[in-house]
Amino acid sequence: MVDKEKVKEAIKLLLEGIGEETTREGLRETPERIARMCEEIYGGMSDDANIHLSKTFQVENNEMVIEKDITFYSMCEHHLMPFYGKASMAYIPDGRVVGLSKLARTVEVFAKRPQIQEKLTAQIADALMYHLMPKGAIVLIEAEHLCMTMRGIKKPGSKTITIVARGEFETNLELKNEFLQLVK
Ligand SMILES: Nc1nc2c(ncn2[C@@H]2O[C@H](COP(=O)(O)OP(=O)(O)OP(=O)(O)O)[C@@H](O)[C@H]2O)c(=O)[nH]1
Ligand SMILES: [Zn+2]
Repeated sequence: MVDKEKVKEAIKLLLEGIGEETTREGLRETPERIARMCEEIYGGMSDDANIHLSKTFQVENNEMVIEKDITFYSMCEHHLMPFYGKASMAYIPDGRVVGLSKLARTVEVFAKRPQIQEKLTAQIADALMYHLMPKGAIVLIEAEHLCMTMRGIKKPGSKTITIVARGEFETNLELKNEFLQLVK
């Protein structure tokens, strides 16, 4: 749960720190607004992949399931600036599958926290492995980091791609390539 009072205090200090007049009309409600916004953009902190991935259904065939281009927004833990893009994932069931929406919900659980892209990618893959116990899982994320584009090195349009493969996707290169081909 977000401690809204603490966030409000911090935002007020931040505004003072940059030399703003916190009592002016446009800023008066900003600490409260940002505290409310934090409940949304850091909502993953009080969510749990277990809630979404524990309801599984039995299946006859164990063909690869791919969910691609799941849009997400996250916050870079180094600068607290957004990074955002698309996550694609696949798993090879071992007798059980999960509702498709739950894959996107799992992305939200881990994206809505202070993050780095590598960890986000691995946490999703590991959650699939842990809860679905599939033969393999793979996650690919392509994202733009505002800390790379609007500040610092300032390289607009640059993209970061991270891939985490587990189980059969790690050992079977053909399978990994099939996934990469299908989500490209
Ligand atoms: N590996 C990784 N690095 C990230 C991610 N998001 C931001 N970073 C990097 O984190 C690094 C932090 O570097 P520092 O030198 O501590 O901070 P900085 O002086 O603000 O760095 P610059 O961005 O180079 O100006 C930067 O290189 C960022 O590009 C991420 O998701 N993964
Ligand atoms: Zn950053």
